[in-house]
Amino acid sequence: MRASLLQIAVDPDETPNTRRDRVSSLVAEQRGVAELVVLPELWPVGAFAYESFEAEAEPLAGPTHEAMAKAAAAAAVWLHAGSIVERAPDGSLYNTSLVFSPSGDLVSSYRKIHRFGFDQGEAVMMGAGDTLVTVPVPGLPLGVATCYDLRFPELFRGLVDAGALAFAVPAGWPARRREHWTLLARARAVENQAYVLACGTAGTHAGVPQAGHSIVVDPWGEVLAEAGDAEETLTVELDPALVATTRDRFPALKDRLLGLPRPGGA
Ligand SMILES: O=C(O)CCC(=O)C(=O)O
Repeated sequence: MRASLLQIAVDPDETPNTRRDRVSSLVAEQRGVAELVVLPELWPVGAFAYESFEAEAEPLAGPTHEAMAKAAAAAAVWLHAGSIVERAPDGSLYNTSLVFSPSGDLVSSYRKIHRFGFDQGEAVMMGAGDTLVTVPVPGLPLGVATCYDLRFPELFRGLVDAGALAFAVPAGWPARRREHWTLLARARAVENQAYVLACGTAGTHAGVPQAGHSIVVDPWGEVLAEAGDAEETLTVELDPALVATTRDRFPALKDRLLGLPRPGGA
C-alpha cells in the first residue's frame, strides 16, 4: 500500500477558503499515486490561530468536510483529512479529525483527547474527546491520534488493543520542539511495533514557526521518509505484513504485564 503525507504550509497570507481549494487540488493529484493520504492538524485555520477558532469553526458537515469528501472521491483514496475546529450542536468547540473512504463517505471522526495549551488555547477553548478511534482501512487498520496526543503512550496502546497496525497523527507541531516530534514518532512506532504516519504543517501562523519534518516510521523504528521545513509531499510504500512479522519475531507486546485485565479481577 502506498501512502502520501501532504505537509501543508499554513501561513496567514492565505485564507481558509483559498487553502481548502489548494489542498483539494493537491489531494486530487494523488489519484493513482497513493491509496492512503494524510493531511495535518487544523490546516484550514492554523493550530495556533486561537483568535480565529470561533470565526472559522464549522459543523462536522461543513466546508472542509464538503471539499475533502470531493477530493477523496476525485483521488479515489482513503483520506485522513487532518482536523477542523468543529462546532458541536451544543455550541462547544472540538479539534476533530475527519476520515473519508475512496468514495468520499465520512467513515470516522475523532475528537482530540489531549488538548494542548495547559491553561490557554485549545486546552480552554475546546472540549476533550473521550473515544479511541480506529479506521477500517483494508489491510491496514489505522489508529488515529492528533498532535499533543503523541505524548501519551497509553492512547496508542489502546489503539493497538483495538487492532491498529498503523497510526495516523496529524499535527501542527511547533519548530521549537521538533526533536520531540521525531523522537516521539519513532518511540510510538517501536513500542507498538506499528507504522507511524505523522503529518505536520510548514509555514508560520500566529507567530509560531511550524516544525515541518513530517515523518513515516516503520514497525522496527526505521525512518522511511522525513520531510524538510517547507511544504512537501512524502510518498512511501507500506507493507502491512511487516507489522505481523515484527510482532512475531520480537514478541514484546505479548510480555505486557500492566494495564491488561487480570485473571480474578482487580
Ligand atoms: O506537544 C507539543 O510539543 C506540541 C503539541 C501541539 O502543538 C498541539 O497539540 O497542537
